[in-house]
Amino acid sequence: MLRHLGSAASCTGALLQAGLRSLSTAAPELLGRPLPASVTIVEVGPRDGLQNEPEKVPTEVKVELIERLAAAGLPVVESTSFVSPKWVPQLADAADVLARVRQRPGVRYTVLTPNMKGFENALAAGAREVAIFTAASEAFNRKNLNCSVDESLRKFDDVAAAAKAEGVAVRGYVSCVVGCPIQGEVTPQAAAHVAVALREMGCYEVSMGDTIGVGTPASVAAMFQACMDAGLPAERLAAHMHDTYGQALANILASLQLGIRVVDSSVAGLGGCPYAQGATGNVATEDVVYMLSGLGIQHGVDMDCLLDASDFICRALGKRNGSRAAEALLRRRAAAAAKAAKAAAQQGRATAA
Ligand SMILES: CC(C)(COP(=O)([O-])OP(=O)([O-])OC[C@H]1O[C@@H](n2cnc3c(N)ncnc32)[C@H](O)[C@@H]1OP(=O)([O-])[O-])[C@@H](O)C(=O)NCCC(=O)NCCSC(=O)C[C@@](C)(O)CC(=O)[O-]
Repeated sequence: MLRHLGSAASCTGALLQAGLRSLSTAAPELLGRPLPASVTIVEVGPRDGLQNEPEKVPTEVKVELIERLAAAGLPVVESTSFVSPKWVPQLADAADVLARVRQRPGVRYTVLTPNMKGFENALAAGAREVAIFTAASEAFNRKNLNCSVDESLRKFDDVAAAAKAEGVAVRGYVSCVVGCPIQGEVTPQAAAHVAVALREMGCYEVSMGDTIGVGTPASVAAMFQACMDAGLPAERLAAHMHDTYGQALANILASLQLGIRVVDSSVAGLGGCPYAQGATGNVATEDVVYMLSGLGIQHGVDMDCLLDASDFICRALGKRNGSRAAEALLRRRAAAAAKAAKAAAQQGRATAA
């Protein structure tokens, strides 16, 4: 049962940085190996997360979630998809969502567009950045986009050209970069081939998706290495890891060690893929923020505000938080609040006596 919590986005104050090392000014490294000084987190929860919810989430909940995530300092919030409502009914309110979000300066509100119809609808709704998506697996692409990988690339060529003419930025996604729910293993070269095609058609960045979360640091590193060997520099790549087998943070760490500086994640670990049965959500944004902070990598996200957003959406959906870091920090927050309330009550009694 969905419950809409109508309160306005607000952050509760002091950062809950328990257990976190403060960000140092020294260049981040791990055991002598350099890590990026800063990482951009692309928040995909409102799209990748909510597209997979069994119940339709009210538009006002989506809008509030997006606003809370932007308020937490996330620089990119993938907000919705202009896909066919027959295929993904959960995001049929895409235009409404985009129209109602109060956009913050400096935040990019991206949307998915599967074809020209989606692009035109997104443009009419005011989108300034779109994402196109295909796969390293033929079988998956047919399920997801109802066409072959080559056909999808041809369709996206038109979208990329139209976006360029309109001055709209285009991000690319490759799904199933290390494994496919239908055809099994995917070679690093197959993933790299599609990534290069997306880059060549004008995507400023290509996000490599382990859609079903089967990757390990070894297979994910091999896949990114193949992309770089094929001529795609680390600055043009992003890691999009699902956590089905609990490998997502390890896979992200391996990606960072290869120089990847953009990480996709989903608040509270929401999500999955409607065309990949059994796949769990993306790595949780809170878990990524916790890890980056501990590594001394700048990310610009206020954990306390992020926890507010995380708690908000879990309560609204009536579901358990999928982030281990959020669960731990929210427990600490509740314990601190209870302690403060007890102390205030004791003081009140002492004053009255
Ligand atoms: C691409 C299609 C449309 C082909 O689907 P199709 O059935 O082949 O399309 P069609 O062109 O034959 O059109 C069928 C109907 O849909 C309409 N239609 C057609 N396009 C649109 C549109 N853009 N917006 C609104 N309506 C649209 C079209 O007008 C028509 O309506 P009708 O005449 O029957 O009334 C369909 O397969 C589709 O929408 N797929 C989207 C699937 C999807 O969203 N998957 C999840 C996102 S990908 C993902 O999650 C992975 C990622 C990115 O996160 C990375 C990772 O983890 O791997």
